[in-house]
Amino acid sequence: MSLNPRLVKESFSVVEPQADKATAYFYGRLFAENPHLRGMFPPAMDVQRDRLFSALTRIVWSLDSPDSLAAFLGQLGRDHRKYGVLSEHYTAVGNALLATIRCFAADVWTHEIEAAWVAAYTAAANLMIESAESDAGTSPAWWPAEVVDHELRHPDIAVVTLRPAQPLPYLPGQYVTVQTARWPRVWRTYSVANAPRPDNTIRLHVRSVPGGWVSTTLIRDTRIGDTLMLGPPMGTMTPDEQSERDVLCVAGGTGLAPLKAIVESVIASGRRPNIHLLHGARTAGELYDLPDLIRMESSFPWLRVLPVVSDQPAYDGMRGHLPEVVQRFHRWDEHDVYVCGPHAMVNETVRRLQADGVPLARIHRDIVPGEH
Ligand SMILES: NC(=O)C1=CN([C@@H]2O[C@H](COP(=O)(O)OP(=O)(O)OC[C@H]3O[C@@H](n4cnc5c(N)ncnc54)[C@H](O)[C@@H]3O)[C@@H](O)[C@H]2O)C=CC1
Repeated sequence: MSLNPRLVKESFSVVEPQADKATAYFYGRLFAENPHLRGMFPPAMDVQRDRLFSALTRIVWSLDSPDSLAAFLGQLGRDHRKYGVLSEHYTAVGNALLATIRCFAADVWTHEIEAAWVAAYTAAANLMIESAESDAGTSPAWWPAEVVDHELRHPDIAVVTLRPAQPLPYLPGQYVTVQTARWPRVWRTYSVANAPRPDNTIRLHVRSVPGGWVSTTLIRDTRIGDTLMLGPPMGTMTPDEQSERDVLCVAGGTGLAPLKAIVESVIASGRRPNIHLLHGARTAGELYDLPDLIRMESSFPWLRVLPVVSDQPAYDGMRGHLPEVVQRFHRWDEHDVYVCGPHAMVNETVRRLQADGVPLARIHRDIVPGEH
């Protein structure tokens, strides 16, 4: 069986515009043929559907970049251990996936396309299974973590500090998934907002999202002493330790979390680059971490923190939309850049920086799935 990325991509592009229907069909088929698997998924499947399709999209479009694909599938395989996924489940998922693609790409379907999908899925599943198996020898499938601090910094934003029962090995900029006792099997992603600490505690920045079960629970119904569950660390937006360049961090709202971890780690590395950290919020009250950032700034003279407010005309400081403010403030074509926040803000910031000559290879961003 040989891989044929072109055939997989061409047929997938026929399915992509029908993503909602295709994922609903996929899960319908999976659960009809394997009713015992339903219990492994959360009661409401909306976020799960989006996740499946975004992971599939990422896999299909990276078929030509074996290294980054293998890294992504390795993380995905390790992460699936927390759901109790076993290697035999991959056959059930593969059958339902193939039936789905065949149904939604029926107009272009051929034996060659079928063979290309079978080969691609088999290779991807094998990578995930191997990574899960080798991880099982060294790491837990998930980490129980005690809430050791809970600060409501704004009616909709909390900073939660956790102490995992065992050290959680992560890199600055990575994210973890979180499950609360109140919502079994519902996992949501949050970036770790600090560089690794000697006491192993980690901080999360949580904003309540309308209808967001986990974020609302973490903000309103979580107390010191509660236990949460954490999945393994994931994500590729980590600092480039070899780089000698100055650093620009552009943070929108709680997208500050991973960038604060990155800034802390650059400071801890002993390097002395100039760091600009722009933190954008809609109102001054949502600059929820300003006192901490100002403390960091006063202890590291090479750091400059710039709060920016977009939706409060009376704000007595820098006002405007982050992408425009970033662009007019300075030229950044010699910097390493890290950007995190709402998708539209990130896309627009990256677009403007590129237009100003910052090479894409120096702009670091991550696609963090789910609500916050
Ligand atoms: N909590 C966490 O650990 C993490 C959160 N994120 C993401 O960060 C985002 C944070 O959202 P909020 O705090 O609600 O941010 P928000 O909606 O309050 O906006 C924050 C800033 O982004 C700007 N902005 C928003 N939409 C924009 C657009 N379309 N064009 C230009 N600028 C725009 C605003 O003007 C403001 O300066 C979420 O999308 C979340 O998924 C990402 C990684 C980690």
